[in-house]
Amino acid sequence: MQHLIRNIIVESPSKVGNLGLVTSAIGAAEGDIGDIKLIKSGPLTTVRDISVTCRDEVHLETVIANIEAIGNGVEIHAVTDDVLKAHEGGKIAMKSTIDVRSLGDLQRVYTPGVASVCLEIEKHPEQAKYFTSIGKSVAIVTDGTAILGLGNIGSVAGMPVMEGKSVLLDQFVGLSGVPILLDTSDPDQVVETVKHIHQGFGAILLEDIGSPHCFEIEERLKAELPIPVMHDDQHGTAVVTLAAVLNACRATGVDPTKATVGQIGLGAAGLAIVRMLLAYGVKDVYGIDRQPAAIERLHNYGGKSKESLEELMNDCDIIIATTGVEGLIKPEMVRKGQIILALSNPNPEIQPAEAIKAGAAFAADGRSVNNVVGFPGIFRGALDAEAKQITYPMLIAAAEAIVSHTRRGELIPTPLDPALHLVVARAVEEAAAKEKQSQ
Ligand SMILES: NC(=O)C1=CN([C@@H]2O[C@H](COP(=O)(O)OP(=O)(O)OC[C@H]3O[C@@H](n4cnc5c(N)ncnc54)[C@H](O)[C@@H]3O)[C@@H](O)[C@H]2O)C=CC1
Ligand SMILES: CC(=O)C(=O)O
Ligand SMILES: [Mg+2]
Repeated sequence: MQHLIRNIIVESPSKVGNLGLVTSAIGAAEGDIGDIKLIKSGPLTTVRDISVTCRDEVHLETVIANIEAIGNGVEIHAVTDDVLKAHEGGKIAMKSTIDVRSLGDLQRVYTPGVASVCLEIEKHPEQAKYFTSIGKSVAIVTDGTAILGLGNIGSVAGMPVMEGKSVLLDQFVGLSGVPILLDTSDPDQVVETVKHIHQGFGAILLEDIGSPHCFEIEERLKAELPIPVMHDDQHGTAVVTLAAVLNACRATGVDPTKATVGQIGLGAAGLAIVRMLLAYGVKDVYGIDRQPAAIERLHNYGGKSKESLEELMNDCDIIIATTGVEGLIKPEMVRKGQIILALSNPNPEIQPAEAIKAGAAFAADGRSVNNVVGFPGIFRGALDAEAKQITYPMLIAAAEAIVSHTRRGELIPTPLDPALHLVVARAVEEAAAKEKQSQ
């Protein structure tokens, strides 16, 4: 049964007969050729995208080896799949919102007309929010040190994640997310850089910045900038996790404030989840981490520690894991009736189906309990409220809005429901307005 479809991007000298050599090489290896698309036809070389169906990865390797064996300038540029194909050319672009079709348009949009708008903003800086896109733009800042659970792979390798966040901000709440790829992780340099560029943005979303330096960076930026700053891996994740915990407790008839929660991994996501649960009123929050400094931070925030993973798994009703370590939780560690949220991406600490089979009452992974359920609405609400900061009351309002929008039987709503982000945004805006009034 043939089922692995790949697109092989082949460059060959622009000479009649070369395509025949390539297709013969694929055919000789029993690859099944589908579409052939001409990508570039130059005087020297020609590039084609050839869709080939293979039996499996080993068969694909044979097809590739046969093409490579042709030599004479025939080269494979890339072998892509659906996911890679969706990323060709990137996922975002800066586009204009206004058409330029006449000289009048040109003079309004650009010079000389634009000068009067510049002078208006110079005289009244607050007008920038009406006459520019600044108030709808969010800088998505990463240093590439904790890209998903892939580790320190660098900012450029993390760009597809940042572009992904930008797509979600645009499509879910109409904000423009602009990736900013830093080549430093030094807190002084990160803070300095973000401070120098912040004027062009309404808010700053810190993404996939590893711990512990993420804590200092976020705290300093929050204190020093007049616009909302939020590290999504910390607080976006904590909001959505709190919502999932509240929903699971509601479904199982457990009082969340009386439940015993165990957090595995106390990095950016884990420590923020602990802080959020404590702020909500959960009394017994335990944690473990392989780094003593992370345990110390847990204690400083009022969390308690356990000696081992086994002890934590044995003693807690609700387990949350954000370690980035696939398969860390073994089925034999799962206690009957437990709620298990194994949130690491791209692969969880235990697959939900495996946890349920081992006796868990509820189980989910980072695909469903994901900060995408929260961050678009949180940023939209904060910007709509013209809030200077994203505070705990705003975050808890976001979590409660997610809970209110969850249908019976769901652990967390789907992020594909546009009404969800609207509900979160309104709750955050209202919480921000209440805070302003009480100041
Ligand atoms: N579902 C979601 O929305 C989100 C999921 N995540 C996932 O959580 C994971 C961690 O992300 P961050 O917190 O940003 O990274 P991080 O690097 O800040 O934290 C990871 C923590 O786990 C600890 N750890 C690693 N292996 C461990 C082990 N065997 N036992 C105990 N502790 C261990 C590390 O010492 C570190 O403190 C990633 O896989 C990421 O994809 C992060 C943010 C959002
Ligand atoms: C979802 C996300 O932000 C992460 O896994 O890092
Ligand atoms: Mg992240």
